[in-house]
Amino acid sequence: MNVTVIFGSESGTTKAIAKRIAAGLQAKLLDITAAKTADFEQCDLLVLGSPTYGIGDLQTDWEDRIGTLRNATLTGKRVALFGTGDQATYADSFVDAIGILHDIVVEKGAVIVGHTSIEGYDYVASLAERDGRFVGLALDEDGQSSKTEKRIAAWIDQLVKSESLPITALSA
Ligand SMILES: Cc1cc2nc3c(=O)[nH]c(=O)nc-3n(C[C@H](O)[C@H](O)[C@H](O)COP(=O)(O)O)c2cc1C
Repeated sequence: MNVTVIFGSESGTTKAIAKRIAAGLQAKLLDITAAKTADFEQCDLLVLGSPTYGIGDLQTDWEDRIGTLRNATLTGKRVALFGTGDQATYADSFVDAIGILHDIVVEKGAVIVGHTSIEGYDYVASLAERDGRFVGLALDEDGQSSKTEKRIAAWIDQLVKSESLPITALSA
C-alpha cells in the first residue's frame, strides 16, 4: 500500500501542510513542479493539495501543469484532497481549488475519499462544498491556524481507517 502526496504552494503554507500530511501517512511527497504523470498513477492512495489564488483559482504551478494530471489514468484511483484558503477575506471562493481538483479527478473516474464536515467554518460559498460537506480537508492558516493541527490529525486518522493504511504511530 503506497501513498503519494502531490502539492502546489506559492508562499509555503500548503507545502508545510503537505509535509505534515505526508509524514502522517508515511507517503512520498512531491511538489507539482516535479511530478510526472506516472506519479499520479503509481500509488494506491493519491493525495492532492493546493491553495486557492486569484478569486477561486488553482495555484499557478498547478495551473501550469494541470495537463500532467489530466493525462493520468485515474479510473478507480482513490484520491484524497486538501487545500488552504482564507475564509474571511475570500468568503465567496473559500478553498475553491479543492473543488477544481475534485472535478478533474472525478471526471477521470477517481473515487474521492476523505470528505470532512463544514462545521466550524464561516464562509459564504465554496466549490469544495458538495452536498453539505467538503470533498476534502479545508484548512485556513490565515484565520484559523489554531485548528489546523487537530484537523490534520483527524483527517489522517480518517484516511488510515478508510483506506486500511498499515500505519500504527500517527505523527501528525
Ligand atoms: C492574491 C491572493 C488571492 C487569494 N485568493 C483566495 C481565494 O480565492 N480563496 C481562498 O480560500 N483563499 C485565497 N487566498 C488565500 C490563500 O489561499 C492562503 O493564504 C493560502 O494558505 C496560501 O498558501 P501557500 O502559502 O501555500 O501559497 C488568496 C491569497 C492571495 C494572496
